Amino acid sequence: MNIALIAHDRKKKTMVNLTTAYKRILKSHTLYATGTTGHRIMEATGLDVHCFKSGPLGGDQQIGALISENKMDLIIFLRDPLASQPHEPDVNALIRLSDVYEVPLATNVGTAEALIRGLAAGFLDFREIVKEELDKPLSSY
Ligand SMILES: O=C(CO)COP(=O)(O)O
Repeated sequence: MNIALIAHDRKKKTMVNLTTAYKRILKSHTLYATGTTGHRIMEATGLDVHCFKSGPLGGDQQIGALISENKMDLIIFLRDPLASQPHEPDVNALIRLSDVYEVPLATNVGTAEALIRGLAAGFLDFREIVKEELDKPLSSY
């Protein structure tokens, strides 16, 4: 599965703790992240992470583009609900696209933990069915 990991600045430590705790599960998946988050995770865990640009410089949009191609299976986006972001429209667009493509999305560590455990238990296998549906040509709807 392809997993996107994103954390705003005040949530980066939480992301590092989460990915450290679940390293054993995460290492058998393909990991993507916005720039700073990805580098922090790699540094702390040794996991292999494909890093896009930093969020404010377009990283959220790069991940959004993969969601729109239905190439993301799980998004962990630890947002900071107490700080406004200069790239708020990009943040909202990414979350909206996750709903368009029915991609499980966690915006806090409680949900993130449940989703990662669910992933390990096979609860995200429905993604394969959704992928087949969405790959159908528009004319078949
Ligand atoms: O701003 C972000 C997501 O909106 C995160 O970007 P960084 O991982 O580059 O800090």
